[in-house]
Amino acid sequence: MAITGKVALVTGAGQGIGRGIALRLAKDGADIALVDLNEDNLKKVAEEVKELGRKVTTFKADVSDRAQIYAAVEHAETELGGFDIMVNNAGICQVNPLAEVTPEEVDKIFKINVQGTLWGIQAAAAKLIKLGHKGKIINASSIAGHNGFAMLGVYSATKFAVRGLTQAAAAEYASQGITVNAYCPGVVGTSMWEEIDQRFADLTGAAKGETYDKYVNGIALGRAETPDDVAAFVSYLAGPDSDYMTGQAPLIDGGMVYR
Ligand SMILES: NC(=O)C1=CN([C@@H]2O[C@H](COP(=O)(O)OP(=O)(O)OC[C@H]3O[C@@H](n4cnc5c(N)ncnc54)[C@H](O)[C@@H]3O)[C@@H](O)[C@H]2O)C=CC1
Ligand SMILES: CC(=O)C(C)=O
Repeated sequence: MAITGKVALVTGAGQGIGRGIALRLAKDGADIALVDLNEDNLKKVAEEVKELGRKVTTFKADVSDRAQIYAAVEHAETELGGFDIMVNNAGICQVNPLAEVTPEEVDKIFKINVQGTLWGIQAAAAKLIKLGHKGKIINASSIAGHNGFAMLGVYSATKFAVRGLTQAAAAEYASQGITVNAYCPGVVGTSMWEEIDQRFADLTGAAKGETYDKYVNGIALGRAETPDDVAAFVSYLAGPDSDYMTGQAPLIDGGMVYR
């Protein structure tokens, strides 16, 4: 119960990795603010957090809208009585060869994955500085933030950008006792990968499941990653054991990309 009594906000918490992180941080003792676009999913995850005996609140917000993220942080503090940990997890993926990418697609994914992370960093840091105590900001990057992957080029660019923001924010906020780190998962079996696999099938004629299996077969530890695998590392980043770490974006991918 390393973070008992702390308040953690998780974006993209309605499903997948965000849900896994929210439940893990609740098990670690934190009260949780769940943020997502999908209100039905937020309600379901809120029930799961309650069953773990923690306080929980939900807030529907689009992370690409700066005002909505500031409002989400305000809501978390008002409803849960504090604010300590921000997990900027929400993100989308796109699969397209670079030659086919449109300006509209680039605008959309950069608004969510990059601006969404930036607004989350800003809103969390402003709140922590106002409250006058230290805190943790944790961002979702990816193996695609360390390597550019074919057909995932623009997505990769957004996840490289998240690492850049993480490093700059770590340097800017260290003197205020705020650490900023990122997590870089590999192939996690969530809806996002179902969509990636389907899109590869549509574009290349690969059979359904073939692309996912190909990626999973390349994992040294021999299995796909689960949201719990990612959440275990985020638990470390959210807790006191990582107090001397900032500006980092470690890979937690079962052995895919080595740095
Ligand atoms: N699934 C994977 O293999 C990997 C995922 N990641 C990253 O982890 C994060 C979570 O991914 P998954 O759980 O797999 O995705 P997912 O697609 O299963 O879930 C994403 C959640 O974010 C929410 N969301 C999407 N856009 C939003 C917005 N504009 N505002 C608020 N909420 C929004 C969705 O409603 C959904 O609940 C993403 O940033 C993703 O890029 C990184 C590496 C690997
Ligand atoms: C979705 C994602 O980040 C990859 C490359 O698996």
